[in-house]
Amino acid sequence: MSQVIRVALLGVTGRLGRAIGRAVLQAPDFALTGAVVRAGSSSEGEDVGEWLTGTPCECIATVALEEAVRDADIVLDASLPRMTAATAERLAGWNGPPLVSGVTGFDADEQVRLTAAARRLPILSTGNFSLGIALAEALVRQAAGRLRAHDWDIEVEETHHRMKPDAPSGTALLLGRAAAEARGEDLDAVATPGRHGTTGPRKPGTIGFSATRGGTIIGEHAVRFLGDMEEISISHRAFDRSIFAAGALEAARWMSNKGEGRPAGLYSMQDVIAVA
Ligand SMILES: NC(=O)C1=CN([C@@H]2O[C@H](COP(=O)(O)OP(=O)(O)OC[C@H]3O[C@@H](n4cnc5c(N)ncnc54)[C@H](OP(=O)(O)O)[C@@H]3O)[C@@H](O)[C@H]2O)C=CC1
Ligand SMILES: O=C(O)C1=N[C@H](C(=O)O)C[C@H](O)C1
Repeated sequence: MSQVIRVALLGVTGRLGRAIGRAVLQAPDFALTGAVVRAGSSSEGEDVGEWLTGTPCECIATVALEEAVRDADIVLDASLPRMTAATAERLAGWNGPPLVSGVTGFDADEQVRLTAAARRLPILSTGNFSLGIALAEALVRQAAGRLRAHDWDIEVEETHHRMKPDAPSGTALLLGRAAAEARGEDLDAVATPGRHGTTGPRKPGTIGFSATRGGTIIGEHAVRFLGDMEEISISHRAFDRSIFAAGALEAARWMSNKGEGRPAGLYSMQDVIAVA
């Protein structure tokens, strides 16, 4: 790997991809050397710098993954789940560059494929690149581990813009999983995904999720610990997508490990903040 981290970006035309693309172009220790767009995209063949910042960067958008990653040290992924799973498999098959993915909403099959690819490829996958959320996750783990499980009910709430396709958000799931693991539970066994109708009293030990969609809200999360006559809430609000982009670059720096790289495996933002 070179001193400058050379990035191939997937999903560069999307909301997160545009934010990451601009951050890569502005960071002195990064260079954008590849960008993948969907087959038939009107952006194919365009200089990505030109339409992201108004300044050409000689990175031409392509539909060909192999071409986009040819000179890359890291692949940054802001696409959608099917693209992520397929890309991870192809990169693992080529012994290609590590993958840093912020994509959420994987179904069980896509998650299995991503995990299998990580046996051969270093993959950092996170529902949220924000360093603030990484800290919130650690705080949730600590709180859930210390509070007696059946005295404190846990509810995870999230709000996002009207275009978000998946619910609960990837962040809500990672926060819920942190709480469940701290209690020695498997999230799938204790999660209550939503309530409607005559649901009866709350089942002790469950972790509830609720999602609101509307407007242009970038991302709000709260983990509420509801006890008898008291409440603790750990919450986070994203005011701009640039925070995700900044965290994505931090994750890429960690993955690059000063050019040494990391062994194959599945990493998270907890690995990144452990040394930040
Ligand atoms: N980890 C984090 O911090 C964050 C994660 N996210 C997650 O990132 C993902 C993207 O979110 P967002 O940017 O809002 O979504 P968008 O729909 O705005 O962007 C998705 C991007 O993926 C591209 N894409 C989708 N399918 C393919 C394909 N088969 N081949 C090539 N390109 C493809 C789209 O291309 P086209 O424009 O042509 O459709 C677009 O560029 C979501 O999973 C979201 O939850 C979002 C914000 C922060
Ligand atoms: O789709 C989004 O916009 C976001 N998705 C991520 C998630 O699913 O948690 C992160 C962020 O909240 C924005």
